[in-house]
Amino acid sequence: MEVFPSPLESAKFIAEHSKDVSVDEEGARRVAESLFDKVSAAEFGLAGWKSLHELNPRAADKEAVDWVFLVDTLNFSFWSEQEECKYLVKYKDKTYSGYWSLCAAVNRALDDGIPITSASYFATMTLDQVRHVFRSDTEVPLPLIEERHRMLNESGIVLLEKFGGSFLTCVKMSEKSAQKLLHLILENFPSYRDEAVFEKKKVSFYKRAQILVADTWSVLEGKGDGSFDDISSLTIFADYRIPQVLVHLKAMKYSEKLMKKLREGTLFQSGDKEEVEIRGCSIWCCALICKHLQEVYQKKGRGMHEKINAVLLDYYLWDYARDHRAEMKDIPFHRVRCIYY
Ligand SMILES: Nc1nc2c(c(CN[C@H]3C=C[C@H](O)[C@@H]3O)cn2[C@@H]2O[C@H](COP(=O)(O)O)[C@@H](O)[C@H]2O)c(=O)[nH]1
Repeated sequence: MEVFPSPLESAKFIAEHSKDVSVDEEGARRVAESLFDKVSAAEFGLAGWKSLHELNPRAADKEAVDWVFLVDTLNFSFWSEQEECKYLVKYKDKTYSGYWSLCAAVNRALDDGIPITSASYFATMTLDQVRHVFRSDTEVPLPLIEERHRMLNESGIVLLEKFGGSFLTCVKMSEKSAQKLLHLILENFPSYRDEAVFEKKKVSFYKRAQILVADTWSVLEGKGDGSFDDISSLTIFADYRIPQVLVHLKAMKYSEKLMKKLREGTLFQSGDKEEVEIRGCSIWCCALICKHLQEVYQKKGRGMHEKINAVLLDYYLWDYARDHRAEMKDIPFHRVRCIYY
């Protein structure tokens, strides 16, 4: 059986050896204290996944779980070289960018009668069909469309051969354990193995695998097959937005050398030392914010264990980054063109 390193242990190791990225413990504590009043609000809770986001499924059934699987299989690399010309999708009179443009294209296909979330369909999709489903409403196409085609065919075949054609079968096999589901995903779907080597040690982030578990928990509303009792064991999802917001909130810092490279729009490769430090320190920084939040609630005598975990913190910070684009414009995000985030 293959050994999958723990993203949290990887993050601790990376943060301890990082040269160009540092976690500011005091800054993390300040962020936790600033979130204290928000934790009990709707946008911090599990219900926010549906109530705040009109493109997410309303249902909690097999089709909704298969929607999550398809979207998270393609949930990567939406950034464009020039901010002003990027992939956009118009859906129901609204124009969506970034991650939401992917969701809009999926919902547009479903409305057009294309069974895009069915494994029997995407297992044998042609490249032209993928290009059609994910067509852009600008001149800029969805990045990495060939990789997306390959991954759709590959994961569709696995779902058909091993899980009766639905990711819900995989969820049921996890017996309400987030960690078991995470490992089933890593064992069966190679494109989710988001790993690197850092200081000669194999480290992991598993961004899409962990967000797939989290979004499954969310779409099933934490009930039934989705009532994972160990959901708090997940880390945040190391994408290219969370680091940006952590630096903006002064919980994490970049060296002058790295900041200069980021400002110049340097294209990093997946696994580069700076990229691994940015992602690992982001995970470790959020683990500290979670810890501090728990402590603040303990002190106030209010047990909020079920309300505070890395998943809900991540969703909140990611939505915050989306809603505060203007204030964050001076903090560059790191550019990597890859299938992992
Ligand atoms: N850490 C983290 N990364 C996330 C998400 C999501 C979508 N989840 C939402 C859906 C329902 C929930 O309520 C969440 O709000 C996408 N991404 C990543 O962001 C990047 C795209 O950014 P932009 O170009 O600005 O759209 C890209 O790497 C993508 O993989 C998240 O939640 N956490």
